[in-house]
Amino acid sequence: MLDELRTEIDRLDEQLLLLLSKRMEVARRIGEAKARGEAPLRDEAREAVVRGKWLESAARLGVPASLAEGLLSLVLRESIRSQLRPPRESIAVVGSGRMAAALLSVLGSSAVSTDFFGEPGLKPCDAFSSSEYIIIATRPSVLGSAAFRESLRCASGKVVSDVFSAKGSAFKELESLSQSVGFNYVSLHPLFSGAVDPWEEVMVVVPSATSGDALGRVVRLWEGLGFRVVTSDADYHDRAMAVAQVIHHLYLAALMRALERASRELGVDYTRFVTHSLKSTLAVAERIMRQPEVVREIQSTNRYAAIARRLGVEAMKEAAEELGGAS
Ligand SMILES: O=C(O)C(=O)C[C@]1(C(=O)O)C=C[C@@H](O)C=C1
Repeated sequence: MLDELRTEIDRLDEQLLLLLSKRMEVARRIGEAKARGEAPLRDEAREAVVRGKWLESAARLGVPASLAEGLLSLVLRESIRSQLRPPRESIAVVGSGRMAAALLSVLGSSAVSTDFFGEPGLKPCDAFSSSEYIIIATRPSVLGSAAFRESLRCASGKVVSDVFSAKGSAFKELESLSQSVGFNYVSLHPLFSGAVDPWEEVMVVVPSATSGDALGRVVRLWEGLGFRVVTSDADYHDRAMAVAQVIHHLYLAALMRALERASRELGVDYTRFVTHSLKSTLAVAERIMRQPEVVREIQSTNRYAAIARRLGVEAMKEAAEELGGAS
């Protein structure tokens, strides 16, 4: 009896895998058609339709929704992976921090690395001259460096992006440099750092007065690598990041302090009592607070940061009142 049932399972698994391989082949062909028509790789409206159909059929067939959701997410991720388009452009990534490393890893062999600090294997001007697309993945303070401005001359006629987390004055400065030097400037803000799986990540693309045709090329490049691309003007980006980044970091910084102080005042070692949910919050907080200079830079360069902090503090006070007051 058991043997028969297991034989039946083996037969069904084979059918499942056969159907999966057929589906993957169709996804690959869709990928080729999209590449010919330069259509975006990811189609979230279509994904929503597919998800709806899966959940409907799953409910009808008695398959748990969580299993269907989990399986579909793996299947879609594999579809996207099979449709990826490595960049055709030659790219220079400037910088040696976490962001530069993350970009170099997703760009693979299309990109070379250079920097203004230490002893770069490849000098910035040489890297710029031999590349079509230059991505400045350093801190914004690089704009104050005479060597940086000098080497930007070698970027004339190229496409240049930065990845600064606030656009404000750095964006204006690069926009005006793009006009004087003669390059196409398209700003970026990757909403990630460290190891990335593009499937999960968003690349914000911010056009400038000199973007021209380069805007479409830059959008296609990041879409082709599997990122979700969000296009925004510089000011809207900064207001949105004041909400999404400034308040988030403020609360995490405050949380770390509050835990310290409260455990001192109440005379406990809370670290032995960390709940499952606090554990995941602390993992995020510690990761972010390990880069205090990045946190400070985001708070000081976003011109909407003070408004966001004021609203953040007000909300904290109100929430404390609602929960019974603070004494
Ligand atoms: O329909 C498409 O455009 C596909 O590429 C196929 C598919 C899928 O696997 O169902 C994969 C990726 C898209 O984001 C949407 C759907």
